[in-house]
Amino acid sequence: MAATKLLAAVIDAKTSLDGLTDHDHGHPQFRALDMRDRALVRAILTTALRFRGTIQALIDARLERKLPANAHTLSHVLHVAAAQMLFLDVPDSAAVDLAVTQAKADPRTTRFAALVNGVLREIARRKERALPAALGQTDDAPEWFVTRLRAAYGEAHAADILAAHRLEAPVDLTVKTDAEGWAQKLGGTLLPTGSVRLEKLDGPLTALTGFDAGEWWVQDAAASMPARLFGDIAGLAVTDLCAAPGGKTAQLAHAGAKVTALELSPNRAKRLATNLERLGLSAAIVTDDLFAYEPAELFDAVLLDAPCSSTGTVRRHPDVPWTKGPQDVEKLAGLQARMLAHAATLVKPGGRLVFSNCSLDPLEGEDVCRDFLASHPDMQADPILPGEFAFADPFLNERGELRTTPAGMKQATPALSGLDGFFAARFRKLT
Ligand SMILES: C[S@@+](CC[C@H](N)C(=O)[O-])C[C@H]1O[C@@H](n2cnc3c(N)ncnc32)[C@H](O)[C@@H]1O
Repeated sequence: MAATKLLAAVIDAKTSLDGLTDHDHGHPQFRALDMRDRALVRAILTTALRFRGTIQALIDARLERKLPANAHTLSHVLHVAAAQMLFLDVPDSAAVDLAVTQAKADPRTTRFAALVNGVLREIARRKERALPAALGQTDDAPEWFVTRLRAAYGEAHAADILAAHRLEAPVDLTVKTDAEGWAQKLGGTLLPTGSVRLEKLDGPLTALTGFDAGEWWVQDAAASMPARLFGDIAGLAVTDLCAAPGGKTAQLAHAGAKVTALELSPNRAKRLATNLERLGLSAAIVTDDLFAYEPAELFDAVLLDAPCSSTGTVRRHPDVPWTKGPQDVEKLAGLQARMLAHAATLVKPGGRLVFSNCSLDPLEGEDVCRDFLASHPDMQADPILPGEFAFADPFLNERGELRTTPAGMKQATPALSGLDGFFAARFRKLT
């Protein structure tokens, strides 16, 4: 029941899955569940969204006529049941029975109860042959998203990115010291970027060795790169303008900088403070809008890790392509341009500015930087040079910008491979 309601909220109302499944502020039907059922509902939803195209193809194949366009609830009931039968360890009969009961209980779907039963039983009966075929025929992504990926990366790279989106992302940790030792202690893999990668968690993250002692924090390997592009920042005055939850603030503080972390949202600023406290790291936290922020002195280094469409994080957030659209990409690119222009005013002459975000769309990355340079004669590109940082080398474009996609960083197995899509560029203010 809850899974169908939440899927409707994601698909029809474009609400983010993280918000809906927040333990304190999430959807009331989600919060009414016990912890085990919450975990199951989240697993059903991430699966239903990750494989939405495949599931739709299998449903369509069992229907004589397409469902009416307004049959939203019926469609969600079918998707939730099919996700369980096809990808999760739920007995087919249990998933079908529950879907039929649900269809009967809702006046919008009650007359389709027999159809639900028939379609789902057929999907179950044929799944061994039909599932691989359907996986091969669909992209499991909405058309707008596939079109933009192909335009930006070409057919082959876009296909690799879409294939990576079908896998759950591993958990990456940034460790303070002795990455090799921590990889061994936690049964993880040491990545070429220096992060420690755990294929998956068997229990709560907070129960892992080193959590309470603040020895590491969760941060995707790609997300760990932008803050390192300043080089040696020990003793420098650095500001992190969009700071929470604080993965990059923690890196800057750990590197010995005097950090001012700015964050608009008071709740997120609190989370940032809690995270830094656990890690035993310190930064001056300012809760303010960066457009209103007027520091007493300019900074040696400014990091702008701007809000974005988050299309680089689809492996972790499979709702993103279904809740966002091209209009969001455009709107956010405009916001980033304004933020970057403001960030530049906070840099000392001779100081550095790094702009980053986790979008795969060039409109929010490469294009923002091109326009910024064209309209800011006091700022120049400060290309990341090959060999300057070993971790960045495989991901540099011809302008010395960092561009990662989930298709990158191939490791021993697909489950251990990939990284978030990220963009980062470095600038210097002329003296
Ligand atoms: C992509 S997240 C930053 C992630 C963070 N840098 C990290 O590594 O953990 C963007 C953050 O910017 C904050 N933000 C959005 N608009 C802002 C503004 N105008 N001024 C300051 N912070 C803002 C959001 O609340 C959000 O926490």
